Amino acid sequence: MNYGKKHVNVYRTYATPLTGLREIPESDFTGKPNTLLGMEVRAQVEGEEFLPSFRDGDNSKVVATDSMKNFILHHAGDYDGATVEGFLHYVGSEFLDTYDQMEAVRMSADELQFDERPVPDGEGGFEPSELVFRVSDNESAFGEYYLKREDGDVVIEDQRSGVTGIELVKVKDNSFVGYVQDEYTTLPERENRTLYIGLDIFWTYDDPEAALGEDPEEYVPAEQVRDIAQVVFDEKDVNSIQDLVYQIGLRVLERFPQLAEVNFESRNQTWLGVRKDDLEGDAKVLREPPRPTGFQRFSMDHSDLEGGAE
Ligand SMILES: O=c1[nH]c(=O)c2[nH]c(=O)[nH]c2[nH]1
Repeated sequence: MNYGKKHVNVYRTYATPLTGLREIPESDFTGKPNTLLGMEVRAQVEGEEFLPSFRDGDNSKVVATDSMKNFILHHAGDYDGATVEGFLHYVGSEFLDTYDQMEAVRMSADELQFDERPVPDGEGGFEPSELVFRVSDNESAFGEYYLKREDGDVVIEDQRSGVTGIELVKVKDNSFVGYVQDEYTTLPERENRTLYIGLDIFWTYDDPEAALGEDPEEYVPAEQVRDIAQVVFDEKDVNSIQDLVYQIGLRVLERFPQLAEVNFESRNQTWLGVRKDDLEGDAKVLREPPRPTGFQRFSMDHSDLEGGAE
């Protein structure tokens, strides 16, 4: 039994900058000013005291989901941290502290991304505008905290971070060969395909408090995980999306020993070849694939590193 509010879009300007992150070789992301922090938040609350609202039509303990929306918006003004996860933990804890009838809350959010835009710096170069941002529909950070009240204190039951909606195309140096050939097989083996993947990556920490970002050295930013995915895709000549996802997972675990687990959900959006043989070199003409869509899901932890890390 639970209820809540989703699609609570909240925009906070001049939030605390995210700084002090650990640098990794695959990424030039070292922090962000958080001049404009956008989130699409979801709040889900649980508690035995909500049973009468379902069973008897008794709303005396019901916090209206409209009020939850207002609560989330209000607290965005008081949040003094720098991460999506930190905000979720803060608002979730405030819910539990404010409403006794809430026994647990599951707070999650997708970051609404805004890109920096270069403007002339007055010395012949460019610098990021401090005022103007581009609305982005690229990949975005995801965060989730599941919090409970235990003996009057808020405790973390579960935590998850992620980056969702990554879409990458590699024009060549991908194969898909060696799969089962039987009476159902019509797909030709391809030594060199143009591979287009959709990818969501999720991770958990050994210490779920590390996701708050209060110790930036221990925080894993979505931007760095995204960058690892594209670098590994660039570097590796893979034989399938399965192979690619595994290689990305190894690199993520290698770079971030503070993580407990990495999860992948990938989609095959590979275009179909229309012209190739009469074009020069590696040139091709391609088109969108029809439905249905292939997908892969995979979880990894540090025990996977023992076999294969480079
Ligand atoms: O990377 C891939 N993995 C598969 O399992 C698969 N199956 C398929 O038809 N194409 C692909 N590509």
